[in-house]
Amino acid sequence: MRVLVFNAGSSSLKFGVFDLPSTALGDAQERVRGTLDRFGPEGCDLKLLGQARRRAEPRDLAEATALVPALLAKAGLDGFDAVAHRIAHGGDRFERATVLDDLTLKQIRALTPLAPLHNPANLAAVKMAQQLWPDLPQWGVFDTAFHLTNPARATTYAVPEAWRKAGLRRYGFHGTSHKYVAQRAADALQTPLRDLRLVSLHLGNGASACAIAGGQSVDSSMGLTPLEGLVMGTRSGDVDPGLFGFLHRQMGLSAPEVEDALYRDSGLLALAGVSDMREVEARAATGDHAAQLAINLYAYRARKYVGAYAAAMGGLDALVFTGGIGENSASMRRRICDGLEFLGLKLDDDRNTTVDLRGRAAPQIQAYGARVNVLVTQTAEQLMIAQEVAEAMRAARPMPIRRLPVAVSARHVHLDRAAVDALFGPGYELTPARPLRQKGHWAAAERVTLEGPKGRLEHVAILGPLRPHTQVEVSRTDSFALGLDAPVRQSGDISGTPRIRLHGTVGAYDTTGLIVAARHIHMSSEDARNWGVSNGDMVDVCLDQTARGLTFTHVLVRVSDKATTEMHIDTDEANAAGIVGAVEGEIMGDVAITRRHG
Ligand SMILES: Nc1ncnc2c1ncn2[C@@H]1O[C@H](COP(=O)(O)OP(=O)(O)O)[C@@H](O)[C@H]1O
Ligand SMILES: CC(=O)OP(=O)(O)O
Ligand SMILES: [Mg+2]
Repeated sequence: MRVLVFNAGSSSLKFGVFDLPSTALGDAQERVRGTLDRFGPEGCDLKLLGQARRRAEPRDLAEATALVPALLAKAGLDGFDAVAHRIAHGGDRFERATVLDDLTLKQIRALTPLAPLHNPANLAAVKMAQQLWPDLPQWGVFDTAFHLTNPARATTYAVPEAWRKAGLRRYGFHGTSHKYVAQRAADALQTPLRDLRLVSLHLGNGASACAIAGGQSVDSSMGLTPLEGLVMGTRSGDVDPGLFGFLHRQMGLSAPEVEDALYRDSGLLALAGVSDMREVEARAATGDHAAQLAINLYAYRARKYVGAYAAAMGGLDALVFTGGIGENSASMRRRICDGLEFLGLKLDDDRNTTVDLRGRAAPQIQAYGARVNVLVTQTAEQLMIAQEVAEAMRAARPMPIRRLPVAVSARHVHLDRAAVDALFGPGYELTPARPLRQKGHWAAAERVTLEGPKGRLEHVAILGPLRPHTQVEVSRTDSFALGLDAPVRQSGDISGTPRIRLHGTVGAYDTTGLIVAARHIHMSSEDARNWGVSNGDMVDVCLDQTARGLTFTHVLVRVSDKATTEMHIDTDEANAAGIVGAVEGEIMGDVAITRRHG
């Protein structure tokens, strides 16, 4: 499934093309990543992944959006299945990826006054895409969706009931980004999200802090609109609402005039004369006091939110930096973290200044032994948007029925050359007696005896062809009979396995390689494709046709072009399930979910 993604921000247009597995969440392949920013009368910067930044003609977001089709054509990218759009404000109506039809677009348009820098740009991209690709579904993914889990105490303003009834409440934005970096941090820390209290700082042109406890957003610094909270490029962030009356009385400004200035003429631009943090930092470095104050204020506000959210969550396990400033400005990260030592948060200067984010890395930059982890990671809004849309498109389709034969592997051995020589005589060739279902595999006419400290098992099958290493596969019950502690392993994983003695017609052979084979599925590439399963997945298989019906979890899938689809279990497992004769099993549920928990 190929998804084209538009992410129109307040100062940039980002776009991406992703190829996603069509039947389950797998690894998305990013075909192109483009950013157009730093718009001005002379054009903008254009950055395509893998290419140097260069100048381009678009002077604003609308012109940038119009240039995207030509950039895609030049990259040879077409054949999209859907176009996905970041929509900043979705109110409380849009909880997940949603098809943008006349009705939903009308609802989004109605929210435009609450995100005047964003929703119009988002909608312009939708309109252009509708004209260019009239037959493709257009999807929206909403910044606000992730924060819909915020509790009432975080979303409610203490204002008259009539206002609240009219829809005045806190929403929060950048949700797609906060959700992504939280997951990314959990992965990097190898800790389940449910066990983490995180603060995510998305510091781009727009900036917000998000408190994430147990994987859910519990508070966000942005409110009814993307004006509240942190200092931003051209937005004020928190102000005293008393300023409306003050400015009206003192300067005769109307509410819309004040609001417009808070969106467009405030923030870094108001304090330092420029809205782009790179330029603010450059000015500050030359001794410009206004720029220095801007940086100080920016860091101070962010630091206060980190402290507030640590208090809101009753503690903090990790702080995550993302967005253009969070990803790139080591000095801003330093300033924000300075003074948070009382929380157990301390940066390592060397780590902080040598952050390398290539390949979607999420380096940790806290000092050794610090209680709070600090991470930096690139946000991946486009990737998240593509994945959410692909998931929604998949959910809209019926799930394929995934039934497969279940074969019971009785105890057997795979021999190497040295074993055959020792057991049956030098140069001896085994006699293929019976073909197995997997192409090229057979059971030999010859048999061996297994001997352990406690007992022997006779007439044990030999499966060909020869292997580079001898491997002896028994059930757990067999291993008790032998008096050996055979570990449960996938075939081929025989390091450190116990020694066992084999007897053949001419001699004995001592070897390591005794295992209880972990249950697994051999799967043809075609079935894997149709079923949305990938090599290495762990799935659940339900055996519902047997008297003792059983669901096996942790079943490893091994995909190969040569494989015939078939699940292999051992005799203990077969007995537990009450298998008599040929049976089938069914791969259960959403493989993607099984995989995440696998
Ligand atoms: N190397 C850098 N040092 C400091 N700030 C940077 C650097 N690179 C980008 N930024 C800042 O990141 C901000 C843009 O962030 P980005 O996330 O791309 O914006 P948007 O909110 O439009 O998505 C700008 O303020 C820019 O100056
Ligand atoms: C909501 C918001 O502020 O978005 P951006 O950072 O893209 O401007
Ligand atoms: Mg952004």
